[in-house]
Amino acid sequence: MRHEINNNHVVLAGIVLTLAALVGIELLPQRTLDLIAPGAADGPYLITADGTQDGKYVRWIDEKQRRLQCRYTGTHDYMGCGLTFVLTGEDPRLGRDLSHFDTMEVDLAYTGPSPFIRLAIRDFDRRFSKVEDANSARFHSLNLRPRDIDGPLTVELSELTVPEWWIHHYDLSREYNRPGLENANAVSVDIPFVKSGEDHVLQLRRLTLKGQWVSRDRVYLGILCAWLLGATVLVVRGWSQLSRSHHRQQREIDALTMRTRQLRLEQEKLMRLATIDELTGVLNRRGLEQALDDYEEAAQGMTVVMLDIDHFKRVNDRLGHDGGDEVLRRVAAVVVANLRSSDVFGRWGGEEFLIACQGPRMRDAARLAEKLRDRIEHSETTSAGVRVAVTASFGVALAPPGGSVADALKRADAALYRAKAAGRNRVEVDRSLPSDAPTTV
Ligand SMILES: Nc1nc2c(ncn2[C@@H]2O[C@H](COP(=O)(O)OP(=O)(O)OP(=O)(O)O)[C@@H](O)[C@H]2O)c(=O)[nH]1
Repeated sequence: MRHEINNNHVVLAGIVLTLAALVGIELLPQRTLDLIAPGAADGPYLITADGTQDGKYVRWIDEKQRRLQCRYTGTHDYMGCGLTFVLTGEDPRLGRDLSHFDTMEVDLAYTGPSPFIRLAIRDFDRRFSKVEDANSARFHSLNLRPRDIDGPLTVELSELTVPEWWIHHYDLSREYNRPGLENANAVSVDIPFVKSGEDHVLQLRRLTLKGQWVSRDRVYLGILCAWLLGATVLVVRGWSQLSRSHHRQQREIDALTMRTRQLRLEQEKLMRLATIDELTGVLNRRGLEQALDDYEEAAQGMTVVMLDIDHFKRVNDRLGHDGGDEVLRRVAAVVVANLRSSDVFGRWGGEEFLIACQGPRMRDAARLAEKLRDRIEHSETTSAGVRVAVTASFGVALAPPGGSVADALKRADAALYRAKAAGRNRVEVDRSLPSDAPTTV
């Protein structure tokens, strides 16, 4: 069984995948970088101020617990003291990309007179940082007050800013002063100002960076792109299906149109055949009757001329049936050649023909009959090389406007009978109705 993939399936699959992606980014474990796991000294790290020279006194109270004591008895105003986690190996230029991290979890303990503890990240920027000057790596810092750190806290990395003193000190162009953690080489926690005679104790319990493996923005952008792509595919697919079905329908319509045309032609041919006399090619009796009906309906009046070949039996006897047929064709051709286009002409039956002329003009009809009689008599009719003398008799009658055609035919037939009786090869006109012309020719 063949399964069609329709648009509903695609949309449903898209919704399921979107939900899976949205749930997935929530369930995906976070990317973490533990600078020190609790209870472990995972360094490398260094104590910012070292030794006891010049009145500086910095020592581990408990190195394993990263508990540090700072005291200053020197002659300067102050000293800095703290812990720096080095993120590079030997080469300070090769830092670590922290731009994928969003937050830093910090767990600190501090006792002493400092109003704040400083959290900082240095980023080695090859455009201006120098190996010989550790401070030239871009400095980002955040000051935490002692009351902020009385428990574990989470710091957004975006809270760390490039301080004014660093910007002034290096006096770089503006774009270099923007925060950037693509190549961080050190993270530090320190007390920047340890004044003479003061005693500070700092313990760092936890320092962990956290971030998403894939940022939410990227996932949303990916989902949006996937939907746009899917929508484009569906539109293109729909368009091509529509176009295919349009072409198929067009072909079917063309085929139907062609078939209809053929059928119409065949129908016309059949209609023609049904009303045409096969032998002579003129209307047959059925065709004549239809034409007479039309004339009668128009109610404009008409004249009918009955034509019968004289002694046709003898023609048949002399020339044979085929010869007789030839004579019938010849007589029909002579009549056709002498009619107007508005006249109706056909074979009424056997050797008898009928002409119907529009309008109630008996004189014209009688003249026409006379002309035809003359033409038939003088026509060159040959059959198998033998010249045949052919004549015909005519009966003419009027069907007045609104009058009965059947009645006119009867009267024309009677006139024809009279023409036969009077010796044939002549025209007889029906005189029973008043007419516009003399009733004899
Ligand atoms: N060859 C041929 N003969 C036909 C056809 N239809 C009728 N006929 C013949 O036409 C002849 C008509 O003969 P009749 O009705 O006696 O009339 P006629 O011999 O023409 O004599 P009149 O009409 O009185 O002048 C018959 O012999 C029919 O067989 C046809 O289609 N072809």
